[in-house]
Amino acid sequence: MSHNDNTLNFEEINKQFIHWFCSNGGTISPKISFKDYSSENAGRGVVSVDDIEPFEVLFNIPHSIVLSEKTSSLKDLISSSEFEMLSKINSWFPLILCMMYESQKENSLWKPYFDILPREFDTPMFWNEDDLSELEGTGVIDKIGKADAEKQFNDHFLPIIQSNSSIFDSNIHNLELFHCMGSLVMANAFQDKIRNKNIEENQDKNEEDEEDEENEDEEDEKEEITMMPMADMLNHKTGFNNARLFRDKGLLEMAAIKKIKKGEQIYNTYGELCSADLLRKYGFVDENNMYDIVELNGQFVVDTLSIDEDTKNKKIEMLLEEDILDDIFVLDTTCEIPPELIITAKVMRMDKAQFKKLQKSEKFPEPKMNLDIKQSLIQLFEKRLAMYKTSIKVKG
Ligand SMILES: C[S@@+](CC[C@H](N)C(=O)[O-])C[C@H]1O[C@@H](n2cnc3c(N)ncnc32)[C@H](O)[C@@H]1O
Repeated sequence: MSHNDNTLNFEEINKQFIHWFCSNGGTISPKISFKDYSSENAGRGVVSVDDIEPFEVLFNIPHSIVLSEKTSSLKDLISSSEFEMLSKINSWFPLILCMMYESQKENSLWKPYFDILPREFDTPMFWNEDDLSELEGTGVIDKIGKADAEKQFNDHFLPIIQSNSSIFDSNIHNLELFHCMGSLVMANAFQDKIRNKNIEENQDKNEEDEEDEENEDEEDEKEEITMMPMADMLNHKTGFNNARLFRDKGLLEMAAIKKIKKGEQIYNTYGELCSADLLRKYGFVDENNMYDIVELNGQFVVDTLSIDEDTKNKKIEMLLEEDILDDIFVLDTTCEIPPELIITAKVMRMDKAQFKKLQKSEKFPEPKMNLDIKQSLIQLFEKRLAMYKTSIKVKG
């Protein structure tokens, strides 16, 4: 990613941003600082300049500088029906329109914030055909949605831009700016990720409790999509999350969730994301990602495993009815074969007589491996592997 720093250098942009942040009521711990991680292709990040204890506050964000459709001055300039229409199509669209407006407004409250945000991105949305072909087999290409984004801009944003010519200029508020602000929202926006720090601090809980509390918090919070200056300066590294955004007595605060030694990078978490989602939304992948997955298309699975054309469709019908066969089977890093995949393999590899028996009894086979299923699944995985254009070995 590259930043909008043709006139100002890294340090100067940081200084102006911090000045803006603090003069608007934000506070920043003297134990943290910005650091240029561009040599690691990670842009700007936050580093500890002193040892930090768990739950120490790293910074507070005043609500007044959180950018959303509620705080942007655009809400007073265009009709609420235009916002509502955008919101119905996609809940992220009103914020994207606000950002298109605020980023180009001469005296916007958020000017120093936009100055520190990147303007170029490494996400596949901006890759050329040659580079995209490297993603063959990953399933990412189908999810980029560049053509769809362009259609959404032309169908829904352009009419608002053109009918509000005193606010927007279609030469400036154009498709390129839409892609840029859309990418920023995708990579930087916060969506209902805030939790109550007191709950976390006061108990020694197991994973199950944690999930329950998350659900309770989600019920309390109204889902809102916002840009949080400073909170989005933190990078992510799967398995290394050491800070988190909390709402504490009405304050938004980023706090350490474990001990952070001087010199360590401070990481927020963007979620438990597989490589495909990290790449699509953020433009990077982590080498060791415990949340990585491989998707096996359901149609590909049944086509590969089927041994009898006459009964194939009936088998598929039965498997779908029982929710055993799905659009996608997911293999994760536990390396456990999903039971549904084993049952699907067993059914697809039944001969006519065996399938007749199944139809009569309606009793599906147990998801237990046998030699035949093992061999056919190995063949299936080899075929799936062959769909990738490159391998880790080839790339060295
Ligand atoms: C919320 S922003 C974090 C701040 C960002 N580094 C910056 O310079 O503004 C998210 C973006 O940071 C970059 N990023 C975050 N973690 C990264 C990592 N581990 N490796 C490479 N890039 C990373 C990606 O470009 C991602 O889209």
